[in-house]
Parts: sequence; C-alpha cells; structure tokens
Amino acid sequence: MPLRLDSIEPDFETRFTDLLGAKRESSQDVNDTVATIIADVRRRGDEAVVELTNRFDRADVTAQTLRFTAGEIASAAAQVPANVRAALQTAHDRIRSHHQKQKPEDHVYTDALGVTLGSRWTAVDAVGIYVPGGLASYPSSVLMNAVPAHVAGVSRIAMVVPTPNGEINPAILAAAQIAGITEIYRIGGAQAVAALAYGTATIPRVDKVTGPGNAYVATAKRQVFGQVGIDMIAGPSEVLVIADGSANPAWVAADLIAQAEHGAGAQSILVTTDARLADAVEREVDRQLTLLPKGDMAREGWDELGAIITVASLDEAAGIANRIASEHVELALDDPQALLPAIRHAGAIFLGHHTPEAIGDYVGGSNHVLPTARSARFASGLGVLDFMKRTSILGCTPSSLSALAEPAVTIAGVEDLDGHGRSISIRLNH
Ligand SMILES: NC(=O)c1ccc[n+]([C@@H]2O[C@H](COP(=O)([O-])OP(=O)(O)OC[C@H]3O[C@@H](n4cnc5c(N)ncnc54)[C@H](O)[C@@H]3O)[C@@H](O)[C@H]2O)c1
Ligand SMILES: N[C@H](CO)Cc1c[nH]c[nH+]1
Ligand SMILES: [Zn+2]
Repeated sequence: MPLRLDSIEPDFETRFTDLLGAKRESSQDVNDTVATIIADVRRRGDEAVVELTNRFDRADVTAQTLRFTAGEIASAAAQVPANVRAALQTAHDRIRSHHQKQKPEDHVYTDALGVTLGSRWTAVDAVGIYVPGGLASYPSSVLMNAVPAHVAGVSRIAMVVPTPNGEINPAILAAAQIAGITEIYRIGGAQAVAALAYGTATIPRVDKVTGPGNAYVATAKRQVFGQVGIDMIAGPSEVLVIADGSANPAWVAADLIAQAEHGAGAQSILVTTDARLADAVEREVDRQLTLLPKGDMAREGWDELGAIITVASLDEAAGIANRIASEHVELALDDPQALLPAIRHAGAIFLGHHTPEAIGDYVGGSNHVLPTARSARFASGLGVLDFMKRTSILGCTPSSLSALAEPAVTIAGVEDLDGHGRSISIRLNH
C-alpha cells in the first residue's frame, strides 16, 4: 500500500518529513561496501575488477576479455532488428539536435579601463560513461550520455556496462555504434566507477564519470568525486505527478508504475487537489500492476516508497513538489503552463496530459540522466556543459594595470600577502 497523506491532517508535517527522509540514496552499509570496493580496485587494479565483476555479475570475465572487441560490437549490433535500430537512430538524432542548442559560446570583451575579460569553453579530455544494466538494460542511457559528450567535443569516451551472467542486450551495443562509442568494458557497479576514476592496466583512467545507476553506482560516484569530476547523483528513479480533476486516473497510474518498475529505491508520488482522483488512481495502480510482466517489481517499489498526497490547491501542490525536488515532475493538468513558473526544483518537468515521463526517457530529445534524491535543489540534468569546463581569460595593458594596482595591493596588504602586492607593484611604470 502506498502512503496516503492529506495536508489538512494535524500530523501531516511529521509524516511528510518522514517521507522526505525515506528515500535515502545510500545507507551506511552501501557506503562501507563501496569504500571497500574502491580501495580494492585502487590496490589490485584489474585483478580486483575481474574478481568483483565475476562475483556481482556472475560474468566470467578475465583481464583480457574486460573490453569488448570491435568484432563483438559489430556482430551484436548486427543482430538488432531494423525497427529497433531505426528507433535508436530517431532517439539519437533528436537528442543530438536538442543538445547542440546547449553548446555555449566563448566571449571576450574589453572594459572601460582597457582590461580584456572573457570566458572560454573547452571539452573534458576523457570521460567514463556509466550505462546501468543490473536489473534492466538501458540502450537509451548510452545515447543520453554519449551524445552530449560528442557534442561537447570530448576526444575519449569510455563506456562501462555490467553484463549479468555474461549477457548483454545487443541493443546496448547497437546504440553505442550509432553514437560512435568504441571503447566499451563489461563492468558495472562501484568497481567500474573505481576503475574509471583510478585506472587499471587495462582501463586507462578518465577525468570525469557520468551517468545513472543504482545506489552502489551513485555512492561510488560520490566517493570518487575529487579524484575525478562527476555529473551529479543520478540514482534510483523518481516521479512526482501533480494532477487535478482533469487528469485521467488510468494515465496517471501508468506513469506512477513506469517509475516504480525501475526497481530498488524507485519512488512514485501523486500530489492531487482531487480526493476522488486519489482513490481512483490507487485502484488503477493495483489493477494495472496485475497486467504487467514486471508488476511484482513495480509493486514492491509502490508499496515501499509510493505516496498519494491530497492538498487543497495547486499552489500547495507546487510547494510540496519543490520540497521533494523530484527527478521528474509531471503536470497532469489542462493548463500546465499556469503552474510551470511555480515549480522551481525538479530534474525535468513534463507538461500536460499528453506528455508521459517515458517519452522523455527515450525520444523527446531532452536528457533522461537527471538528479535524484532531492538533489534537483542544486543540480541539473546531464547536458553538454557537463562535458565542458569554462576558463576565464584576463589581460591588462600597462595603463589598466596601473589603474587597478592600488586596490589590488591594498587587498594583498590586508591578506598579509606582500608577495602578491609586490608582483603587481614591480610592474608599474614599465
Ligand atoms: N536518475 C537517472 O537519470 C536514471 C536513469 C536511468 C536509470 N536510473 C536508475 O539506474 C538504476 C539501475 O540499476 P541496476 O541495478 O539495474 O543497474 P546498475 O548497473 O546501476 O547496477 C548493477 C551493479 O550494481 C552492483 N551491485 C548490485 N548489488 C550489489 C551488492 N550487493 N554489493 C555490491 N555491488 C552490488 C553490481 O556491481 C552490478 O554490476 C535504477 O535504480 C534506475 O532507477 C536512473
Ligand atoms: N526513467 C529513467 C530515469 O530518468 C530513465 C530510463 C531509461 N529507460 C527507461 N527509463
Ligand atoms: Zn524510466
């Protein structure tokens, strides 16, 4: 049973706070397990990666087979039916055209004192993209990671993907082929993140690791941050649907189930102004779960972390959505534009009855790698800028240096850094 809350109940705040705390990206157990795995990979390199991969994925790899060969990629991709390839190509092209619009421009100008100021964008040299593959397989996540990296101009893209029982969905490799990825390793979990961050004999280290994954992957990214860059914490999926009486309960239920089926830690929440809709959606979820092959997994998620919250107004619904800061927020309303400005914290917002979140997972064109676990309060979804960095440019002439010297030397003095002051004053009148 999902949690049922009504904002007029006296204990609402306490129960809502419990709900906010319920979805923890990583428990102490996961933190400890991940720290041990990372330390092991740093110490023993390939040997640890192979051992952990065979233990967690039952994959039967050796250091020699960690990397897919060009022949393996080509023959797996060739097995993919033409309609699947065409669908992946459509997704690729739409993601690419949207992400091309995110490319930032350099700018340089000279201010009134004659100081040249500017910002220059350059790509990260080498990135590791994580494609999840434990409970489900995600060809779409190959594209969501690889396309913005290419658009940014990254020269080396190394992809990792777990192969449970030694198997890979050929569509993963077809997506990689479409996206032009050739360096692919059969590894997942914390050991893959550690190998990318620290490097092994077989897997050269990268500068940044991106991509979604389960709690082990999200925690590993958190732990290697600093050694490498990371995009964000993109852990188990979430959706929050804001609906009023205009919503179709069957459609809302289908969207809640779609996130719950991502498995462990996935969370689906409905916030509605209409008590009758709340009851109808709860009944619909139960009915539809019996129709799905993966209904059991989705039911587990719905029972464990699902919630239906009844509120008095759409403004109140927006306030609750902002406090939860969900990965996805759907506005299942006749006039979604009216509420849009009020939603400030969300990884992605889906407008109106005809925009199910799943269309964004695949072919909408926007990125599905999005911040989870309330990190949308401060983080954004994956995009071209995640694969670039900005360098500032500064240039003084003799006269602009003279004009700025006095305040600069003064500040150096109050910081008691005379060497700084001297490096400025030594140039004056030259
Ligand atoms: N936020 C996003 O943008 C986004 C996008 C797509 C998918 N997702 C999420 O990605 C996740 C994919 O999870 P998944 O499990 O299917 O694949 P995964 O690739 O993330 O994780 C599989 C790996 O987890 C590790 N693992 C599993 N159990 C372990 C244990 N007990 N100890 C140590 N390591 C262990 C193994 O190494 C395994 O290879 C889902 O939670 C889904 O919601 C998020
Ligand atoms: N909803 C997931 C997180 O945004 C992404 C995904 C990929 N495939 C299906 N769903
Ligand atoms: Zn999804």
